[in-house]
Amino acid sequence: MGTGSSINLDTTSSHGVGEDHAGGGQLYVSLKMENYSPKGNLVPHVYGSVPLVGSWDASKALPMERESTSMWELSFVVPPNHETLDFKFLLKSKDNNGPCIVEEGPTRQFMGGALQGVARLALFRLITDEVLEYRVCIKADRVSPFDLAASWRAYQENLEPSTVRGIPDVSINALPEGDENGSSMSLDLDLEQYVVPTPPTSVVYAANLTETPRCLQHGGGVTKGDGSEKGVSVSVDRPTSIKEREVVVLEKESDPPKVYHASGMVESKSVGTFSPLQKQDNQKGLLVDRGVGSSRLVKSASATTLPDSEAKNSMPAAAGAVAAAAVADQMLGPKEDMHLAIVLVGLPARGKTFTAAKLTRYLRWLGHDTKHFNVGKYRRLKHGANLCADFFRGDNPEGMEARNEVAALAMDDMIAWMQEGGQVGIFDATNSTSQRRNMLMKMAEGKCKIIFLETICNDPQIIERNIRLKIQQSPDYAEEPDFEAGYQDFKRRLDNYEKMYEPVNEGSYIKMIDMASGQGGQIQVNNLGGYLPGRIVFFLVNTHLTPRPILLTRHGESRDNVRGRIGGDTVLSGQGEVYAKKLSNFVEKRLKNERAASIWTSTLQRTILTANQIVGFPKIQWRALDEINAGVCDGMTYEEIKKNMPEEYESRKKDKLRYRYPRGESYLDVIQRLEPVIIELERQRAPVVVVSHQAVLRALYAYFADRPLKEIPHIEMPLHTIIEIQMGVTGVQEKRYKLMD
Ligand SMILES: Nc1ncnc2c1ncn2[C@@H]1O[C@H](COP(=O)(O)OP(=O)(O)O)[C@@H](O)[C@H]1O
Ligand SMILES: O=P(O)(O)OC[C@H]1O[C@@](CO)(OP(=O)(O)O)[C@@H](O)[C@@H]1O
Repeated sequence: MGTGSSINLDTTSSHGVGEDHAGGGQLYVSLKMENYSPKGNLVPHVYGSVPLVGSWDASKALPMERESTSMWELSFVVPPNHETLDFKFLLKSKDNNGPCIVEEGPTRQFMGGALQGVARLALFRLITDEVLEYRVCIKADRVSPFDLAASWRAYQENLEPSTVRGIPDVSINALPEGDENGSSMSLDLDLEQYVVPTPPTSVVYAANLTETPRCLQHGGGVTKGDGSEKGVSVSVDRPTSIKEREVVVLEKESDPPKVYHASGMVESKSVGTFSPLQKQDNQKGLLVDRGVGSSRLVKSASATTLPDSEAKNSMPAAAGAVAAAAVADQMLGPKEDMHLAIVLVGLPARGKTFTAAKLTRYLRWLGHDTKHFNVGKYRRLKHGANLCADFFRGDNPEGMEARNEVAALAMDDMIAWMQEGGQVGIFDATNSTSQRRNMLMKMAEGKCKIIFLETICNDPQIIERNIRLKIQQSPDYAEEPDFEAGYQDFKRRLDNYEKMYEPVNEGSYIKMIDMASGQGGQIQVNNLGGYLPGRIVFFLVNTHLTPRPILLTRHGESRDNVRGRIGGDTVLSGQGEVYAKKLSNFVEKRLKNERAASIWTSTLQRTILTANQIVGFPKIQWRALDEINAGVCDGMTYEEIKKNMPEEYESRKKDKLRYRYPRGESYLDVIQRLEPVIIELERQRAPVVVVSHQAVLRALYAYFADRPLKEIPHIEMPLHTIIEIQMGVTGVQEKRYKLMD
């Protein structure tokens, strides 16, 4: 990856207006209206010829939602049995009170997925004869779930077509005949009655979860403790649609960046571009992945250098790609590249701590020993949390010295931790001048490889929102009762930083530009190589802040669950079938306002049958979501394994994370194959319901809940319960619903 290569990410499945979309499957329609500011309670709506958009009944028209201040949006899926879709825009109140103004001109029409005609303006004639005119943008996207599936196949063989029962990989249940409006009308489910407490988790400002400064722990000038938290309340926007993104690759350090545009989403295919296997001439070296929590590769059982006892019970320390990269890199890479420092750069309130925390969570989950060092935490410990904006002035020599000092202390700690075996250190501070970055590079010389990760945001609205979040969340303002005073102080601090700011132009770097805008964004990559930087770039390209829920549930109880047999591919028990019905009602109610959600199952019957009754959303089968493969133990009870294979039973009990069933999988293997699922869950902007299995859901849940690897095999994952993960601008929150005992 990186040097010398160019990327064109124009792999989107989106098609512009007027293209031919003939060819089966459902149609994703995205409609936008620009510059509409509400007139009284009139909101733009869409109605048309299919039941989904009201069957020409204006009272059942679908309301458009405000996507940004001036843009209104509506997207929905037209089932495959509707070859023609006629529709119009109209203005009316959501509760059908008052006037209903249908747009002028002929009916708009999609035929076989292609838009007929090119009317880009919607004209509304008011009773007063005044004409309102708005630009509209209409896009249709044929069968994006197939593209989704195909893109994953391209780089990971986990998603294979299910040949077993003749069920296609992607399917959608139409609404039942004679019930074209869906049954939600008659559904009087109160979802709140099913809510059960979540395991103790709370929203904690990410910086508080970072490493506790070692060098300041024992009386090193500490003036004040850290860890204060404030409640967070934010408004949750509607998911926005996917916009433009660019990826830029610099050929040589001195070259100007090349920008490659991608209309629509950045597809997963882009991972191929960042091939970890290419070693370019001017690449500075490879990074070492030593696998899970181990300071070296654990040798195989046959290795003679291991003591007998160790050899006998040795289990792989890492699995799949992580292990392969570890071996290759350890043999090829220079010593200092065995440790990687990701050094954040950016003005305050640009998402540095947020990004650092998210990256830490991802890398740890993948099995890389990773720590997040937050210089702000060091500053607060050494100088207290109540420093005013003047402390951050560029012409305040004491302030400058104090800030450099705490940065150096944090860097010292990070390097010391790496020398004890730590692999990836994430160094979180503004690091906004080249002088500061030079200091860090000098300290890192011969000890670790530095990659700068700069977050740039040019959207004043996002900056404003971030500043407000900062005042609510940051321990710096925990003792400031007056929000306005805190706000003004933070703005002055920001001004001080802006005067001194020098964008990164040196060394290896990744620049994230406007990635939080919802309008796509740009990632620039310079002088980067190796397995881990490749993974990091790919992860960052796919993450975003669009709020949406992810619902995780095990399948309904299976016949094998009743018999206590593991694995297998049996159908549901009676109780399991009841759950399938309840789940479908739940999803119908919970996602009734969502038009682009999707349902993911494994390729095993028990999950497919559990999702079977959910109507109106595309269903995607992932082999990666299949249950842990119990190999020779598949179909046995735990008692039978204990009796007939006591050594296997004991080995698993000793180290359930690393234990691999003979001819089957370990939890580590499961985590490796789930990586594309995690990336896809990060990339999706619409809600997703994942119906899967105990071991797989433990691994997925651990990622979102930031649970350590060693706990994964022991996480409680009850049947007949839905875990709702809410992704949003403040991170991840959780809610649980227990539909039955
Ligand atoms: N790439 C990004 N650009 C802009 N804002 C972001 C980005 N990533 C996250 N955010 C938002 O920025 C808010 C403040 O982020 P924070 O990490 O505390 O800022 P910083 O560490 O830069 O001062 C987060 O709550 C999040 O909503
Ligand atoms: O790792 P442990 O705790 O054995 O849990 C995984 C097991 O859970 C089971 C049920 O016992 O999963 P599921 O029924 O959810 O598909 C087994 O099939 C699977 O082997």
